[in-house]
Parts: sequence; C-alpha cells; structure tokens
Amino acid sequence: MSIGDEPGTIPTVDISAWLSLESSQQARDRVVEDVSHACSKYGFFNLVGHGIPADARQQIFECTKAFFNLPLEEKMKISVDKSLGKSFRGYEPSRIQTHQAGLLPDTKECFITGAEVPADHPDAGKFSTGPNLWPEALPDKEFRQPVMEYRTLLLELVGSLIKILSHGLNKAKGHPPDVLNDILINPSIPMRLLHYAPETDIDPRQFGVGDHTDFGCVSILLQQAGTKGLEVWYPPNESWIPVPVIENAFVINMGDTMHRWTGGFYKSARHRVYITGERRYSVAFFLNGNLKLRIKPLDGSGEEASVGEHINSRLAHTLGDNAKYLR
Ligand SMILES: O=C(O)CCC(=O)C(=O)O
Ligand SMILES: [Fe+2]
Repeated sequence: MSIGDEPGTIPTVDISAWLSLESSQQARDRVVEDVSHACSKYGFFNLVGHGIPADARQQIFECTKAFFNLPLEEKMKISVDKSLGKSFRGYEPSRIQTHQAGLLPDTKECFITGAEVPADHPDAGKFSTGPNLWPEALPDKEFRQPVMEYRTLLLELVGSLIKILSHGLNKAKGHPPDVLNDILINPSIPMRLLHYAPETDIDPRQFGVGDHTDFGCVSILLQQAGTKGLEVWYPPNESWIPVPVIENAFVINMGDTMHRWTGGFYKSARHRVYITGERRYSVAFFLNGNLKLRIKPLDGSGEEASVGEHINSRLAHTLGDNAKYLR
C-alpha cells in the first residue's frame, strides 16, 4: 500500500506483503512497484510494515540518550581520532563535518559503529573497517549489546530492501532480479547515533546537518517521535519537503552510490536537518556496501568505480581539515 504522493509529502510504503511468506505474487509485485516508484521519483519514503519490533526501536533511543548524556570528557576518550587507522569509529564531536562551501559545520554530534572487525584482521585500519570503540562508562548490557542487536535487525531489513530494489530494476529496466545483491557481501555499514542539541541565535548558515546527499546505497533513518527538522529537496517544485515523524516508520533514502549505479533511476535526494529550539535524537544506518566492489553504471553511462574509494573521498571532503582522522 502506498499512501501519500500528496503534493508536498513523500510517500509511505508498507512492505509487509514482501516479508510475509503467505502473500500472493500480486501483493509482492505491488510492494516492488511502490518502492520503485518512491525511489525513482523522490529517492525518499517512509517505510512501514518493516517487522522491526517497537521495543528494539525504543531501546536504541535509550542507548542514544545514555551516550550523549555522558560528560564530554567521557565521549572524547573514544573520539574518532583514537580509532584504528582509517576505521573512523567512535565519537564524532559537534562541528566537524561541513557539507557545502558557505555553510557552517553541522551542529550534530555522533557515535559511529560498524561491523566488529578485530584489530588483528588483515583489513583492520583500512577505510571504515576495524574494531568499534565503546564507552567505558556504559555497561555492555545497556549499550554495546542493544546497539549491535539493532544493527543485526537492520541488516536483515536492508537485505530485503536491496532485493525489492533489484526486482524494481528488473521490472523497469530488464536487469537480472538479483542485480544489486553483490553489494550485500561483507557490507560496510556505518551506523550513527545522532544528537542535535537545542540552539538559540541560529546563524542562517548553520544546520544540524547541512544540505547533502548520502554517500552509499540505502540509508535507514529512525527519527525521534515529536521532533522535527528533516527536510528533503524536491527538484520538480524546487522546494524543501518536510519529513515529519510517522509513528512506527523508518525513513528510507537512496545514496549517491545507488544513484550512480542505477544511472540515476533510483535518486539520491538532497536533504538537511534544520535546527530548532528542541533537542532531537535520530539513528542513521548507512548501507555503503562491499567496499571492494567495483560497480559500473547499469545504463552504461559511466566508468567502473570502487565503492570504497568513492565513500572515502566523499567523507574526506566533508571533513576538510578534520580528514586527518582518516589517515
Ligand atoms: O538526523 C536526521 O534526520 C538525518 C541525518 C542525516 O541526514 C545524515 O546523517 O546523513
Ligand atoms: Fe543524510
């Protein structure tokens, strides 16, 4: 069921028929059509019927709040500059990333985790790969375990989304129905717990997250109920569309790797988070994909490129002088 597509809104898509073993082929095809429509028109949609339990969603917010409530000196003990090599894990303080010339650095602060790759693994210390950094001040049971459990649940969900998106490309363009599946082999998935502190006297160049596109394939965002700030750019109307929080929904968006790979069929949409006088938390899960994979636009529109090199260079660009943390 696709609700929405009302002027000035992004669609809401229910994928429960895809996830259920009892659904008819017609109901599954409808999910493929709805996801494909949302991603080719907007690159953004609200996802419901995703099967992620409410308590897992609740718990990840508890973890997020607990982390950002720690004193700054505790958070700085695991700041990204302390992570192994270019692994870029741990605490990213506020005002580190700048997305556009002319904007001030984002006010958000983040905690970044990924797949747990031990320090003696041959790839540890390569870009976005290595051991996670965990705050000493929070017991594993209350933080590390639920964060990794949430990651496992979303890994399964993003696998379903990639399969649905592949079927969408099969229907629209005749590509094989598993055309995107290789991105899921040993995928790089940085997950960011995010905190936006309330601000006053806001400079017009200042955002929680400035106007940007995501770098990877598929992003799964959980917004905190009762907050606002996220907006997506809709080119046909040249306007910013608010992305209000919908109960039990995740926000799904396409990133630049997906856009390029599909020759622009699935669109990586510009979005931003404006600052309000209210505190806000969110949790972003970025399927960047297999960093060693080389992908060529499916429509023949460009050269083959490495997933890892692309993501690395995009992140370094937004970090500016702070890209020293990636060396
Ligand atoms: O917090 C949000 O609502 C969005 C964050 C975001 O766009 C990002 O981290 O890339
Ligand atoms: Fe984003």
